[in-house]
Amino acid sequence: MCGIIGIVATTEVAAALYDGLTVLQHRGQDAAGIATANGNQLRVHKGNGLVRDVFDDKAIALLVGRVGIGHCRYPTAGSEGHDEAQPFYVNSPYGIALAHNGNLINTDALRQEVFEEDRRNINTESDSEVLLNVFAHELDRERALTPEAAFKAIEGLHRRSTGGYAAVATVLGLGLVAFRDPHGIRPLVLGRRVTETGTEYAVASESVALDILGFERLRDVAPGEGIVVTARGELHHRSCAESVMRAPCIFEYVYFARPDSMIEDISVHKARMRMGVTLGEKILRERPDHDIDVVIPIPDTSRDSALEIANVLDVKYREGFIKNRYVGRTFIMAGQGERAKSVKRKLNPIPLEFRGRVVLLVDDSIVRGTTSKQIVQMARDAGARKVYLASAAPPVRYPNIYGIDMPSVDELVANGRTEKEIEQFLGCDWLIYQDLADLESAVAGPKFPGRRFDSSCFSGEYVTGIEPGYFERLQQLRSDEAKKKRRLAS
Ligand SMILES: O=P(O)(O)OC[C@H]1O[C@H](OP(=O)(O)OP(=O)(O)O)[C@H](O)[C@@H]1O
Ligand SMILES: NC(=O)CC[C@H](N)C(=O)O
Ligand SMILES: [Mg+2]
Repeated sequence: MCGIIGIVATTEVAAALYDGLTVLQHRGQDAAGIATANGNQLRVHKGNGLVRDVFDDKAIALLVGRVGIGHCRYPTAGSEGHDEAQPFYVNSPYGIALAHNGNLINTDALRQEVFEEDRRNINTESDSEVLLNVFAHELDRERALTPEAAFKAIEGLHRRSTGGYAAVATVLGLGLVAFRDPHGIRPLVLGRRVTETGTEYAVASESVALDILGFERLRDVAPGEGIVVTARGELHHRSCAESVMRAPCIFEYVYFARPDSMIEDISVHKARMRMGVTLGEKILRERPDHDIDVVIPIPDTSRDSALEIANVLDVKYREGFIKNRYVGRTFIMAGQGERAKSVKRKLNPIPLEFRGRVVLLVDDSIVRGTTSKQIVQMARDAGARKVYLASAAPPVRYPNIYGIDMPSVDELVANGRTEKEIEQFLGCDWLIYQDLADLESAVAGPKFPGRRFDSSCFSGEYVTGIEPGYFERLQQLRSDEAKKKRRLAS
């Protein structure tokens, strides 16, 4: 997953983009970048690392302009290298920089089409560079540089692109452009700030970025919608897709997003609390006479659900693991070796919360099993009498192809295993998963009963459809093994 942000302000935007990226950091830790537009000049600064490592005061001072975009990256295509950090830039037409969250699934065909028919060069393996060139080509077909021309270009882009994509772009001479795929798989929210010098607009992956910058959250960008904010601060928007079918990614609510964000008018925090309630009720149904002494979350993301499970079970909730706040999220690290090493560096038990007790550990999800296998052992070493494990999401059995880097079924701990076999593999005394129907209704909540989500990594049903052979190609390109080989070769 990546974080994106775009702002049109009445004063310089670089510092605000930087601040916005720091609260989107949990969406991507590999690279960061900002592009600003100043008259007929685009300035771009990007590189590998965390937002705070990529920029210093001098870099921010050089990013002149009142229109700009920012990105923090968690790669799902190409390499982790500097060349594929975003925003990407093309000088024609006009000069465009673009930042993308998501993953295209027709990248190979599009890449060929862009080269052979649009006669444009793609210099990297990134799907986002392809997306930018499709947009640029479509914009080039229009006669004038107007908001309507940008909407027509987005229409053309939607016709040609398949997958998950939310994107922000600066177009020199026009302003800020933003759009979201026709299924609304990846999130994007629109905000407004009224200042003494005029009205300003921002779009961002998560509303938390708007909050900290003092923008009021107006609404989500609709699936298939295009947004243009001109450099003078006029907002234009219209639907740019022939047909739309709202199916936001459920994994945003499970793991990715910050709990203090609102996505599609649903509070992530509340969704996670409701996940805890439904899972707690399932535990009670399956073991009405359970012997659980204490519920312990595996920090950070599972905390909201774990607290509600404890409430439903009417047992104590304890913070039994202390998290090293200087270690990032392990799931979005690039290689399995690094992920596995980081769990121990990241989480350390407080033995007195475990000694002699039957503990229920709670995680938001179990994907590769990297975290839970080690944590179960840590709980035992800390003296737990029995270790149970509950997952607020169902077993992840299928690849995610819309912007979360879990492309290879072989790496998923639930692949080819029954729940009993997973329990044995993780070494716990009891393993319990949320049911998918419960997860979906917990996220939809009372406001949107029956809402549809992209739950493909749990169900194997992909809202965009899949070309034959796609998964095999993906596995070859993006398995941990393939990535390791690429890193060694570069
Ligand atoms: O089964 P796995 O492959 O280990 O993946 C799942 C784990 O990874 C994530 O934690 P992460 O450390 O990334 O972030 P968090 O601090 O937000 O929980 C997630 O919250 C689970 O704990
Ligand atoms: N996680 C994402 O949103 C990734 C964006 C894009 N596919 C990349 O790899 O850079
Ligand atoms: Mg976690």
